[in-house]
Amino acid sequence: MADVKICGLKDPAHVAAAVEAGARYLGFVFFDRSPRSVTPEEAAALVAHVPVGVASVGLFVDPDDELLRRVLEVVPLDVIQLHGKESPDRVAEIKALTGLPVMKAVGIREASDLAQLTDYGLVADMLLVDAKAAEGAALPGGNGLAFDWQLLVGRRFLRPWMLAGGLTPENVAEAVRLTGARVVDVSSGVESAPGVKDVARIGAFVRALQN
Ligand SMILES: O=C(O)c1ccccc1NCC(=O)[C@H](O)[C@H](O)COP(=O)(O)O
Repeated sequence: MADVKICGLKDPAHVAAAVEAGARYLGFVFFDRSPRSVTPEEAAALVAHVPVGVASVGLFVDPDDELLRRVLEVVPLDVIQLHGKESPDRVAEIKALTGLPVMKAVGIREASDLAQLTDYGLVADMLLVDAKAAEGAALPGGNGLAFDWQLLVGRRFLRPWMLAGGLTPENVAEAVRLTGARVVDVSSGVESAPGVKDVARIGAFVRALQN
């Protein structure tokens, strides 16, 4: 079964539901403009309930050093997820600054976008293969937008990778079958409204991968 990351958690009950369902990665968003955004203090309280063996991932969008320091002072994150326009050099810098594994999100819409996975694979520890947000979208991710999974058929990457973008309990099994993803990441597909996770959909998402 593919491992699961549930992203954009804000509520202790949803952290518990994700852990109970079997998620191996939990994502906490540090981006003010997101409906899923948490403060460092809120995230610290949530991460306190995360058991050993489940990784806490901090999601940032073009963070400056000050934000990274402020969050890491209070939140014991295991992985940094970069979801902005960070260059490969900036990814390497953040890895050195934080001492943590860094996962770089790369937005895919067409075949030519795949080249970036090679560029970032040289510096990041993990890759998040996500849908490219529409021009002018308010958020660079978490939009419930899928891309053409056929683009990944037969591809290999330099680093471990997660598949993201528009995954739902209804389509995730097919996405894994086509792409061979070993880890899948979901946010809006397990919500009842933007920023509001749904316990039943979290359970259904994980169960969909068990059949
Ligand atoms: O979730 C957000 O609000 C968000 C804000 C800014 C950058 C990224 C964001 N989310 C990324 C994710 O939650 C996922 O890693 C990925 O994009 C999948 O999201 P979804 O299509 O909603 O499942």
